[in-house]
Amino acid sequence: MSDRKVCRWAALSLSNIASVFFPDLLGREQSSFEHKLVAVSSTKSQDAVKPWLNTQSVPNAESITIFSSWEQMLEKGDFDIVYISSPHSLHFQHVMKALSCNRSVLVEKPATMNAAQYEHCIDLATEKKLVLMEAMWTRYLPATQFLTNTLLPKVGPVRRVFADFSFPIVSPEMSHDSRFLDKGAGAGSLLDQGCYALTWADLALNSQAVGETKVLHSSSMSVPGVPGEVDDINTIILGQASATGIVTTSMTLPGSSQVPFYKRLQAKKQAPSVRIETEKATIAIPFPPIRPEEIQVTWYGSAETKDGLEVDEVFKKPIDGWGIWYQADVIASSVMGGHSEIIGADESLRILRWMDAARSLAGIRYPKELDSV
Ligand SMILES: NC(=O)C1=CN([C@@H]2O[C@H](COP(=O)(O)OP(=O)(O)OC[C@H]3O[C@@H](n4cnc5c(N)ncnc54)[C@H](OP(=O)(O)O)[C@@H]3O)[C@@H](O)[C@H]2O)C=CC1
Ligand SMILES: O=C1OC[C@@H](O)[C@H](O)[C@H]1O
Repeated sequence: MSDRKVCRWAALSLSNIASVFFPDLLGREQSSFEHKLVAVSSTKSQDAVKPWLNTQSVPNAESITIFSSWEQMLEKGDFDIVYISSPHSLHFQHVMKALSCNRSVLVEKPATMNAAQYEHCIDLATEKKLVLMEAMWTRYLPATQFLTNTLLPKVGPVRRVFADFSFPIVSPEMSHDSRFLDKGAGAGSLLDQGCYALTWADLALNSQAVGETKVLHSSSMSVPGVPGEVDDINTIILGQASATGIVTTSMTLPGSSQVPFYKRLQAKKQAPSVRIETEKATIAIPFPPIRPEEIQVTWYGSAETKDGLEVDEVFKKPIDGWGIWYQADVIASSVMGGHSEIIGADESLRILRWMDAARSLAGIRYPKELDSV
């Protein structure tokens, strides 16, 4: 019997990612907590929710409280943290309601549609002494922690970073009602994939306190043949005093869109998704940049090399499970420890502000109500 503290979760929407998150989290032996799913809210019918719980092989599914209204679950449910994985066009509304019901929140990425909305969420969470965290889960993986804590302090100033997150999500058969193509659901490669590529650029460019990093350029090409100018191939140039970042995304390139969606994340790609070039080394992060399990380093001009020639090194950082659970331990530790904090606030706001600037320069627009605060 585990003597770990129990952390009770509520799921606001039984989304695709919730069907990844909870099986990855529940019953995780390596976790510092015993995570339990105790409440769910869904627009699905009650008859559809129970099979969902069973297919996710959720333990004690019969004891889970099923709410047909997310508002009621937030008002009446008995849980420690709510995981919000509705379409990102609804995150602001759902997070603000959760906070006003004194709930601590893990909200899927991107936290909101723009920085102003998240600033409102942060203000309310702070006022109510709650815990709020954006589920940018990649930051909490072993490889990312190794990069941040061990590698970057050793490699000298970062001079240039290339960060890409592209893979063919959109196929000719995809319905235009899909959240990937429906502007009313916040569709677009920048908000969906760009937050990951920009996170890697942030990890590299802001690992050393060198002043503000600005968006200097942003251009975008839309998904062909889809109404509403859904952004697809995006190119963003970031600049700071002595370093630059080139960030790219696409949800149609490269590769075949024939295989099922999530299988494409397992595709082997020659080129790394991220390349960080510093004065002493080049660090490469392989595809998919959402969950790398190794970091490749080419050392040059430092103690690690023999007579100055480049020397390659690979650091294996295996992930236990899919890996989306690591962040859950971070927020659980804060909530169950009785703290109140906005975990990763600075980083989340930096990325959201970059995406705001990139949208403005590239002319990526959404229906007004999605951006309202
Ligand atoms: N961290 C990661 O690796 C990933 C994160 N994501 C993020 O998670 C979020 C969801 O993505 P994904 O799982 O693909 O989305 P899905 O389209 O699979 O699920 C979205 C869910 O939101 C709920 N929903 C839709 N409309 C409403 C509404 N009007 N009111 C209340 N609930 C609603 C529905 O849940 P129900 O049917 O139960 O009502 C729906 O299933 C996005 O923000 C995305 O960026 C997505 C994929 C991976
Ligand atoms: O967050 C994500 O991770 C990868 C894909 O599942 C999806 O495009 C994106 O939402």
